[in-house]
Amino acid sequence: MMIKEKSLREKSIVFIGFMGVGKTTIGRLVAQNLYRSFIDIDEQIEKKFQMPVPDVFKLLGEPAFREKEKELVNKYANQSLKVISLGGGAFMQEEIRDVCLNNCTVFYLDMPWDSWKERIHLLMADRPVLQGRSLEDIEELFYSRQAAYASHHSKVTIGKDSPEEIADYITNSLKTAWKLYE
Ligand SMILES: Nc1ncnc2c1ncn2[C@@H]1O[C@H](COP(=O)(O)OP(=O)(O)O)[C@@H](O)[C@H]1O
Ligand SMILES: O=C(O)C1=C[C@@H](OP(=O)(O)O)[C@@H](O)[C@H](O)C1
Ligand SMILES: [Mg+2]
Repeated sequence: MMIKEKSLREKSIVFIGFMGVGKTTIGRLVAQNLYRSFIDIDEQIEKKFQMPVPDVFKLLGEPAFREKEKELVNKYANQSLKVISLGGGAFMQEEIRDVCLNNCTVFYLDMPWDSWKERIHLLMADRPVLQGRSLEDIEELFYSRQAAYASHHSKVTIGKDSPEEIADYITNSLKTAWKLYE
């Protein structure tokens, strides 16, 4: 039996990048722009465990969170025509990187450390990975994850633009790529 390879236009789009760069906010807007369903993996984990992410970490532990994260990314990255936002730690798992890079268009939302640290106050309350860490520790974590994010298909550097402006830019660049390559 011949298995037809997915066209670029059919592939799901996956957003990766460090906590707080805007994967959830921008992913949702890109999905609206493209009339696609939006899947936020953290939201799916919360639904499965019936509790918010910080409680999953506290009550079930990070390994249980990571296992469910892997299971759900495997499920959705194998589907077409979705927009999927991962959590910032997901790409540290090789199996997640492989399934996304082999089946989807992976967009890296990149942000320089100096801009990112201005956003930290928005994140502390519901990002368990940041809690109890000094700014120096967080900076080390930020840089230690860059190697995993280096595996992607497309990158946008996040500056001062609004989520809507960034989402429109991404939507237009996707549409241009679809026209160019098909
Ligand atoms: N382009 C942006 N400009 C200003 N604030 C933003 C932007 N994108 C996201 N935010 C804010 O930053 C925080 C983290 O955004 P979120 O989408 O949850 O990021 P992630 O999913 O990458 O962790 C939220 O409070 C969101 O409103
Ligand atoms: O970077 C991480 O390890 C995490 C990032 C979070 O998602 P966002 O990147 O959407 O904040 C969430 O998955 C969890 O708190 C762990
Ligand atoms: Mg998110």
